[in-house]
Amino acid sequence: MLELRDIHAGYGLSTVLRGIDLRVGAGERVAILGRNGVGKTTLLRAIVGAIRLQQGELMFDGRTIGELPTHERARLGIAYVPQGREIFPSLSVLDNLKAAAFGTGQLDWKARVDELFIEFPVLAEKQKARGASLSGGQQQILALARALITQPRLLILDEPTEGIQPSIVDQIADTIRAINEKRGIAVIVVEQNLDFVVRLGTHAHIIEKGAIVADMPAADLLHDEVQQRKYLGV
Ligand SMILES: Nc1ncnc2c1ncn2[C@@H]1O[C@H](COP(=O)(O)OP(=O)(O)OP(=O)(O)O)[C@@H](O)[C@H]1O
Repeated sequence: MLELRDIHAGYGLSTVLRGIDLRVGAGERVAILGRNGVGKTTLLRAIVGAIRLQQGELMFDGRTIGELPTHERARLGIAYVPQGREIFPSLSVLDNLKAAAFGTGQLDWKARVDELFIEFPVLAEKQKARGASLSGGQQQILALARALITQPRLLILDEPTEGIQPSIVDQIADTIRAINEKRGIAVIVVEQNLDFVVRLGTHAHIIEKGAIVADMPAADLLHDEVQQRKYLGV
């Protein structure tokens, strides 16, 4: 479904990604791990089109998308929840969902919102509350629902556990896993929290010096302190 071949990207004249190769199949779940500053967020930005590729090929469903603007990639089915979630803090939960639906031209937004309210009852309860008044976990659920309203086929999440109470982290992992399993939406997640990644049940790809240097089931990494020190610096 998604294929990156020899991707180079960065900021201005600096190159952060130096030859990323990655394939994500339809309905697959993958995690991107690595030390701070190795380019995990930069990789997600390159996939969604927030930064330009310097070199390499990006394919989605067999089509080259590396030159397409972000909104066209979204229309093809790529949804992105950035680090910090970026919900609208002063808008209500309902208006946050509406804004996401209008942004991608979803005409049947009301039916979609009703479905999401059934799936995530906390959002129905809090539909009139301002985004800023939600807890970190509730904001993450809202961010997921905003992404789902566009009916994506690939969901890209940057550090979904950031700012979330440890007791809620498992719930967020289970929610993302259910989204993947029930809807068949492929998931790429960048995370620092290894327990979360293991709970999500993903394959882990490790980035170092702008390239993917290893991949393994995340559960294997959990019990391997040598690899954890080597790749994650923990
Ligand atoms: N907007 C930007 N302009 C210039 N350099 C940037 C910008 N954003 C990130 N960088 C640099 O690119 C490199 C990779 O950053 P990136 O945020 O992708 O790393 P990361 O692996 O996601 O790190 P973290 O785990 O800390 O979020 C870093 O050296 C960073 O300083």
